[in-house]
Amino acid sequence: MDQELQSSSYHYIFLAVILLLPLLAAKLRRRNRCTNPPPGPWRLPVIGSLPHLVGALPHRAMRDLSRRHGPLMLLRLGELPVVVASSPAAAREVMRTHDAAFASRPRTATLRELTRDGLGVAFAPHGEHWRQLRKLCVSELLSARRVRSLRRGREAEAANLVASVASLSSPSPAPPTPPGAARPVNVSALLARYVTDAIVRAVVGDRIGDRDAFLEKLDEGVKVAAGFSLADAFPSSRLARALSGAARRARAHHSEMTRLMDGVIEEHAQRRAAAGAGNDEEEDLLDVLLRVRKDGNLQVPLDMGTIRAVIIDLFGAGSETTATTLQWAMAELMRHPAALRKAQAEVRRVLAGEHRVAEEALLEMRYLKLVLKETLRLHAAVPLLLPRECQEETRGVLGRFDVPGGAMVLVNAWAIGRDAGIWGADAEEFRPERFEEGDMAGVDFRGTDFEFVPFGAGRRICPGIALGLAVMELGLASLLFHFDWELPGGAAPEQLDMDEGLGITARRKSDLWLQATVCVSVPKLRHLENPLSLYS
Ligand code: HEM
Repeated sequence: MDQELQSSSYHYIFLAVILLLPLLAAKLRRRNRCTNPPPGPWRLPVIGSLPHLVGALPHRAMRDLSRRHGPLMLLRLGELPVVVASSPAAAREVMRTHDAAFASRPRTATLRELTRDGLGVAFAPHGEHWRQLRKLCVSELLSARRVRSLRRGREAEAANLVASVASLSSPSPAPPTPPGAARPVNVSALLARYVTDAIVRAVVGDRIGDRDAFLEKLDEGVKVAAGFSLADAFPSSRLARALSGAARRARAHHSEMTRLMDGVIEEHAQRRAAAGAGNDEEEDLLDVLLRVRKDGNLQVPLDMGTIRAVIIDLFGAGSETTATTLQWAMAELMRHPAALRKAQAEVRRVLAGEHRVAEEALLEMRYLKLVLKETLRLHAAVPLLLPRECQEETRGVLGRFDVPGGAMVLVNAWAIGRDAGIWGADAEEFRPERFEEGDMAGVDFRGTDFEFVPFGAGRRICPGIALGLAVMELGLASLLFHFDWELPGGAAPEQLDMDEGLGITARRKSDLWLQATVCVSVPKLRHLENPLSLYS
């Protein structure tokens, strides 16, 4: 009997092992996952790779690390694995070969607070909500046709920009500027205001009442969204959540932004009611969103929380990036007088006999476009692109590496744009002509050439390229057409400070001050607001 029992027990154990074998094997496979993670620098317990990033701008520190550890590198920021792609081949893996696996965005504690009652496009996880809103952006809100239809507002803002420069730089009778000399103007501040006004006008059709408060909040929002907090690095730790003020700040920011946005939407409704129904050509982006909401033909609910979030995305993603690029373009031209003269000669030749820059003329400004292209190469405004998230473990990246599920994935567009192995020995030089000669002629930023990805690529590529370029080309052409430019106090070009400041965008560390002399007269505007308020 005992023997019988024993033999039947063995029988059952044997059966159980046979049945459980596939499960055990799967578990072992899971445990052995990421047998070949990308290489990376040494790490400390708890804080991981953070010491390698202290004291330098993240895109520069990551470029230096990738030179030692390779084009696909694994870092650990606290608990969070972070994979960084730093070569065209690695960028292609992330944004083309495995684009679907890496198409989501991380939902950090801070971002969850910022998007509490509505997700827009930029931070939405890969899924139906994002797909529908993205389609709306590409086909309706930011399409080439829509961007063209918003031309008049942009031209009005460009006219305001040149009128502000003329008014602020008119010779001062008082010291410290010598009598009769043009006063230096803060070109950074003027361009930032021009770009935000042009984007705000595209989105809501006009300036907004509480504009300065709104712009301040928007700037704060970009900083809060970009910040990497203690709670984001240690998502499983209650202590980190308690100690980190980021989520609290994000919550406060969210309530204030909601209040301001409701004011903007209300103002817009009143303007529309006063003007009567507009035609399609005059629709701004908020009109389009409200029309689509009314028609109800989007497959995800377009409630007011979502509309607010989309508008905030358009302001947030569009303003700082475009302004930063324009500021660098002006700075690079001041450092390279031959390129400045060439761009200026082209603009004045194309516009000979005109008194202002109309957008049609931009089509003929070939060199101006190269100047902006070269600026985007050297100064990718979002140097690490927007972070992506690896949705599930992905094997065989770059042929051999496993990227762990849940990892944050960054593409160092800034490092790729300056790589001497790709761009040649003069990779760090500003030379717009490189795009019309040799191997790099025709390399473009629209997501097919992985040597040059300032707007990203793949499913998440920036949908605002056409609007961004329109605003930049018009702004730059207007400054070059109306004014001659010099560095204040006769400083030499190589004295111009080109340092970058800290932030999600690679903005200039210090404001760009220049002296402008009117060359082609500037039309007087009846409604020019007090330009001095810029400096207050
Ligand atoms: C020089 C100007 C600009 C630059 C350099 C730029 C750059 C970028 C980059 C690098 C990304 C992330 C791409 C990725 O993850 O692969 C992005 C996303 C985005 N950009 Fe832009 N951008 C610019 C202008 C604009 C403008 C004018 C708008 C609209 C007003 C805009 C709207 C967006 C949106 C909505 C996203 C999120 C797309 C998504 O997640 O699906 N951008 N941009």
